[in-house]
Amino acid sequence: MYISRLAVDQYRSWSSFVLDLEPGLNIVQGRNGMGKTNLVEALEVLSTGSSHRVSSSAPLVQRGQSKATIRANAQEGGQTITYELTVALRGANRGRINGGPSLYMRDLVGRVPSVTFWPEDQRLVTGEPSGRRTFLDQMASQLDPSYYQLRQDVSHLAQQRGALLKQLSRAQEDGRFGAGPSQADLSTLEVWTAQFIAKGMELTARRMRLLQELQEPLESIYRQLAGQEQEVALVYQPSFAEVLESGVSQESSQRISQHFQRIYPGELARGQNLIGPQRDDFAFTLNGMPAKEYASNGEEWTLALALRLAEYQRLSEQADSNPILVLDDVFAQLDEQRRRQILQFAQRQPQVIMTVAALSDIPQTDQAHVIDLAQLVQERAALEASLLP
Ligand SMILES: Nc1ncnc2c1ncn2[C@@H]1O[C@H](COP(=O)(O)OP(=O)(O)OP(=O)(O)O)[C@@H](O)[C@H]1O
Repeated sequence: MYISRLAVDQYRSWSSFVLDLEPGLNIVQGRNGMGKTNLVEALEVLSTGSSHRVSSSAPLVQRGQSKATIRANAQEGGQTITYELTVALRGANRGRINGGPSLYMRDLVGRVPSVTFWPEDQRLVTGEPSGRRTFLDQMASQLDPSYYQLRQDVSHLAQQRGALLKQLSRAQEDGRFGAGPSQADLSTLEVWTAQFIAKGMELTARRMRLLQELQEPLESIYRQLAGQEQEVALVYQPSFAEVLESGVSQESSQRISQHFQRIYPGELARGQNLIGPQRDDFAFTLNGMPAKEYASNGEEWTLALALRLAEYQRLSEQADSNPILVLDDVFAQLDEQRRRQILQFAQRQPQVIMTVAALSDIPQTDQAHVIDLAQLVQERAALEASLLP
């Protein structure tokens, strides 16, 4: 599969824009702030249902507008399939395939598989856990859309449970409880806790499995990139640590439930969830040492790049159609040898979209479809002006 056209309306800085693409290597060139990342981020949102840059949909919609639209024409087996996603400022995002009936995001996720290496990916090694959770969630959703729904369910339960804890906490502060919280509130909390444990354990187990599957490709790609024997490992750090020992089982469920009982006074005092998959994390180790604390700047880069390429390899093996590889403005940060290595790799893939501020960052562009964004914007504006009555 390859994307022949990516079109956006009212998406971030773009009122309306159409980008025609070819199989093989596409290079989108434009000055800083032109909107290159916005375009490839639109593809990320269509593929995974989320953006690595923001946790809500609002920033994706152009300022002053109420919705954004992302459309991709995919060429598959001689046919064109149009995937469309409407991102709403408020409310649920909706999709369509070939202009058909309205679909939930879970029905669209993974249909146009893609993997992007972003300039900020170095933070996957050193940054906040939320970035690593987004990485796992986006990849798992593309591999299996039922994961996307599970992730939504867990977040919904965490929100509901958190809101009830906050309410109970406020009531306690105000002295409204008298003899304690009402039986009805406690029963509701119990029901949500039980559901949260069941779905949360499943989510934890699926993330752990995914991380295990990435281990081998990550190690082998890291060795190729670093050019030396190094031991790289990924270590999952679940909040429901019980799943590490007993898997998804009755025993884990009981032990997590007991854990919740122990921390209940703390949850009540703070009015929030203290444990759950929304606090999971994973870490990289390099030769047995935590990379977050010990890796050099270059090693962090290589680890992040190797992780993305491992994700790409894993998706290529399992997805129904080959994923599109996106390299967003990463060349400026790579040394000459790595630029050549990545370019050679990119030239062998079914479809790659690379964004760059300066063409001079790319060692060789003769085999690529080069798109000059500024020129394209100018041509389109001139065409529109000529069509005006
Ligand atoms: N919701 C939004 N509405 C309008 N404009 C937005 C919105 N979100 C982001 N922008 C604008 O998009 C522009 C940045 O676009 P983008 O990050 O795609 O640039 P870029 O070409 O990748 O730049 P660089 O080479 O510097 O990374 C900024 O000018 C920003 O103000």
